Amino acid sequence: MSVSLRNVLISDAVDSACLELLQNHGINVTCKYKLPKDQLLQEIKNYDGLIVRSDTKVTADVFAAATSLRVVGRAGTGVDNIDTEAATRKGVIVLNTPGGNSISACELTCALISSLARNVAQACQSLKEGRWDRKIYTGSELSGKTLAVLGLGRIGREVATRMQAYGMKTIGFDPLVSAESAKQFNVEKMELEEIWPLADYITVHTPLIPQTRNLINETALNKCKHGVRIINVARGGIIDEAALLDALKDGKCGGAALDVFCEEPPKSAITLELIQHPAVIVTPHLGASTNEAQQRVAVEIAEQFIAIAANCSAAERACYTVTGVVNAPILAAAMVQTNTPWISLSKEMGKLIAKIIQGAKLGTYVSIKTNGYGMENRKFLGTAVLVGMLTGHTKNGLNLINAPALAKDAGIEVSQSYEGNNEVPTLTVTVSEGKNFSHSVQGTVRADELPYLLTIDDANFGPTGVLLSNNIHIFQCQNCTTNLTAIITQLTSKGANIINVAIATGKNVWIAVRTANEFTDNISIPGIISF
Ligand SMILES: NC(=O)C1=CN([C@@H]2O[C@H](COP(=O)(O)OP(=O)(O)OC[C@H]3O[C@@H](n4cnc5c(N)ncnc54)[C@H](O)[C@@H]3O)[C@@H](O)[C@H]2O)C=CC1
Ligand SMILES: O=C(O)C(=O)COP(=O)(O)O
Repeated sequence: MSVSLRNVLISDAVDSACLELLQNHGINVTCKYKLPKDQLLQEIKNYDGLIVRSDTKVTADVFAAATSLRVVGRAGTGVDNIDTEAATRKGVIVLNTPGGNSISACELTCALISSLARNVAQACQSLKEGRWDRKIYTGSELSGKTLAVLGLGRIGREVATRMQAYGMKTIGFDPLVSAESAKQFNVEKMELEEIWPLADYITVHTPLIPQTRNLINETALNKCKHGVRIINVARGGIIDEAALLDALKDGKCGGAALDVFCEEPPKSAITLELIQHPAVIVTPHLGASTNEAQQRVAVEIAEQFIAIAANCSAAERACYTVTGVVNAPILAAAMVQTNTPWISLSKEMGKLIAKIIQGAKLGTYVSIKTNGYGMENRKFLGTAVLVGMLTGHTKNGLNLINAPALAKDAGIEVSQSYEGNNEVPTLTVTVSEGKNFSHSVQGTVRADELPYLLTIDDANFGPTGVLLSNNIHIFQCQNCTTNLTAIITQLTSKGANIINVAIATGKNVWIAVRTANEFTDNISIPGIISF
C-alpha cells in the first residue's frame, strides 16, 4: 500500500537528516516548531504527512482538521502524544521508529541509577555552590543490590544486562515476556506482589497505557522496602507523582530519578515540589537526546515515509522497509508483494457481494473464510473485503486502515476463519442478514497473480473461473438461453466489445461478460438483474 506524500510538516526538533533524505526524494518539507494549537489546526490542512517527537500533541481535533493527512511519523518510540484511535478512524497511518533510541534511553537510565546511589547530582550542586560536603553525600554500592525492571522490552532488558555488570541482581515483570525468555537475559521474572518487598531500585520501561497508568502508586509504595529508589525514563503517569512525593517526604522512598513527567514542561504544584525535593534528581526528557539516537530516528522515519510514498518511484520505495507501523497491522501485510493480488481479489469480492445484496446494509453479517495452502496467515484479507463492500457507501477516506472501524460504525458484524482442507487456496465471503438473505462469493488468485471469481451462491463458474477486472459485467436470471441472447444483443447495441462469456448455473443462472472496452451503460432487460 502506498499513499501520496508530497508535502510533509516537521513540527518538532527532528534531526536535519530527516529533512534532507525526504527532500532528496522529491518530497517538500516544511519545519515549523512549537506551533500553538490553533495554528497547528490551520497549518495541518496543507500537508499529507506530519513528523513529530514528543512535544506536538496530535489530538483528535488535529485529525479532524486535517483534510489530506495520510501519515503521522513519530521520530521516536512512545506514541502516547498521538491519538492513534482518531488516526485509525480517519484512515491515517501512524509510524514510529522502535529501537532507534533504545540504547540512549537505556544509558540515561543506568546513569541515573548510579547517580542516585552516589548522590552525584546533589554533591555536584553543593560543590558548585561552594561547599565541601563529603559526609552528607556518602552513598551506597550498587553491587549486591536488587534492581526491579518493570517492562522487559527493548529498553528494560538493555538496562538489566548493563546493571548486572555492576553486580546487581535483576528481577522483573512483564505480562508478555515469559520466565524462560527473561532468564535468557538473567532477569528473574516475578509477579509485582513478589517484587515490591524485594527491590532496592525499581525502574519502569513500559509504554503509558491504561494498564500502566499509576503502576507505582501509594499501595505499591507501601509494600516496598524502606528507602526504595524509583527511576522513570519511560513516561510521566506510570508513577503516581503525588504518592511518590508523599513517600519521599516520609522516607519510605529513599530517592527518585525522573526524566519524564505527567505534564511537560511541568507546571503543577505537586510536580514542581517533587522536582525540588532534595532526594530527587531530574532531567528534562533527555532519554532520547543523543546525537546518535536523533540521527537514527530521523533517518528511520524518513526512510519509512519514502517506502510508502506513492510519488516516489518503485525503485526508491524498494530501498526501504516499513518497520514501525503502530495502528494498521494490515499495512505491513499489504507491503508484501505476494499479498497484493489477494488484496485486489478481496476488494473485488467485497464490491461484488455488496452489489448482490444492494449495499452494505446495517446489521449485515459478513463471514470471511480463507481456505487452502498458504492462506492460514491471510486473515488481513477481511479488511480488504470490507474496503470493497464499503466503497461508495461511506464518506470519503475509506482505506485499509479505517475500514474495520467504518464497518463497525455501519453496524456490519464481521467474523473470520481459516479452513485448511482445500488444495486450491480460496477466499469465500458470505453475507447474510437474519432470515432475509444469504449470499456468498468465492474467488482465488491463480499463478498469473490475477484474481478470479469461482462461484456465486451455489453456481460454479468451473475450475477456470472468471477473471475479475474492471470490464466484467455480471447478470442474474432464471434461465440461460433466451436471456443470454438478450444480454449480448443489448450490450453490443450499446457499443460493448464482448471478448468472453461465462455461465454458472445453480438455483439462479449467473452470466459473466467481459468486454475489451470500459462499459458503464445500464442494461435493462425484464427478468434480468444486472450487477
Ligand atoms: N525518556 C525517553 O526519552 C524515552 C522514553 N521511552 C519510553 O520507554 C517506553 C519503553 O520503550 P521500549 O522498551 O522501546 O518499548 P517496548 O515496547 O520494547 O517494551 C515495553 C514493554 O512493556 C511491557 N508492558 C506492557 N504493559 C506492561 C505492564 N502492565 N507491566 C509491565 N510491563 C508491561 C510490554 O510487554 C513490553 O515488553 C516507551 O513506551 C516510551 O514511552 C522510549 C525512548 C526514549
Ligand atoms: O521516543 C520516545 O518515546 C521518547 O520519549 C523520546 O522523546 P523525544 O523524541 O526526545 O521527544
